[in-house]
Amino acid sequence: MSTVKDVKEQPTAGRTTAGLRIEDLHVRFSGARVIDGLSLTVAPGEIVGLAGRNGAGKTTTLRAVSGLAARSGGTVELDGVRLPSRPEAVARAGVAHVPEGRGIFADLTVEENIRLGLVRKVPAEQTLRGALEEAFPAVVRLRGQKAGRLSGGEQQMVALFRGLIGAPKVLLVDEMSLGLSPRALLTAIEALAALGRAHDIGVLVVDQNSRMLHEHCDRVYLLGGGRVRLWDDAGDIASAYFE
Ligand SMILES: Nc1ncnc2c1ncn2[C@@H]1O[C@H](COP(=O)(O)OP(=O)(O)OP(=O)(O)O)[C@@H](O)[C@H]1O
Repeated sequence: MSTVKDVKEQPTAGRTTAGLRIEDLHVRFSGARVIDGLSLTVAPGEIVGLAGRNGAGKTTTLRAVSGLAARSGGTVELDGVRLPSRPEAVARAGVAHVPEGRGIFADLTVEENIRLGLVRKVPAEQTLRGALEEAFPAVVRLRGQKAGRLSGGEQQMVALFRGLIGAPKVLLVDEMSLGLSPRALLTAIEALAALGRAHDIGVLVVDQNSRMLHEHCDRVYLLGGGRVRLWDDAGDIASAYFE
C-alpha cells in the first residue's frame, strides 16, 4: 500500500489564502538544490507536521519561511500577502519561529527570554501569557532564573512559550521533541494543538518522531528530493523514509 499521496491531491493545495501558503519554493546552497519546488499550506488553527530523513531540508524550509535562508524561487504568503525576506519583518507580520537549538539567550532570565517573543505590538490582554502559564507551569516557576541554567527540556518549553506569547498567526517549531521527556513532549504538543485551535494559530512542526506527528497533527508532509508529499499512512513509516 502506498504511504504517500501526491500533494496535488490535497483538497486545499493552491487555493487556501488564510494562513501560511508556500508555493513552488526553491532554496539553493552553492548551487545545490536543497528545496526544489516545495508547496504546502497551514491553515489557521491547524497543526501540520513535516517529516523527512536527516538532511532532507526540513530546517531549511522553516528558515526560508522566516527569512533566515534566502529563497531562490517561489512564493511564501501569509493570509494572501507575500511574506518579506527579512527575518524581523517576517516576525512582525506574525510568524514566530522556535529554531533548531531553541535560540535561548543563556545570560538572560527566563522572563527576559519570553519578552523577546513580543516583537509585534500586541495589547497585553491579547497575549497568550495566561493560557501559556496554565500549559507550562514549570516555566512560571523558573521565571527569575538564568535561562542557561535550565535543562534542555525546560529550555524547549521556554522557547515554545516565547514563540506563542505574542499570539502569532503561524508558529514554526523545529525539532519539537528535542530534549523533552515523553511526558513533557505529550504535554507540549497537546498544548500547542489546543492553543493553536483556540486562537487560530497555524502550527508547522518539524520532527524526527514521525509517529508523534501522525498522532497529533491534522496532516503530515514527508519531505524528500526537495519537495513534499502528503503522508497519510502512519503504519509504514520505515518504507516511506527509505523508498
Ligand atoms: N547554510 C548552509 N550552507 C550550505 N548548505 C547548507 C546550509 N544549511 C543547510 N545546508 C545543507 O542543506 C541540506 C538540508 O539541511 P537541513 O538542515 O535543512 O536538513 P534537515 O532535514 O533539517 O536535517 P536534520 O534532520 O538532520 O536536522 C543539508 O545537506 C545541509 O548540509
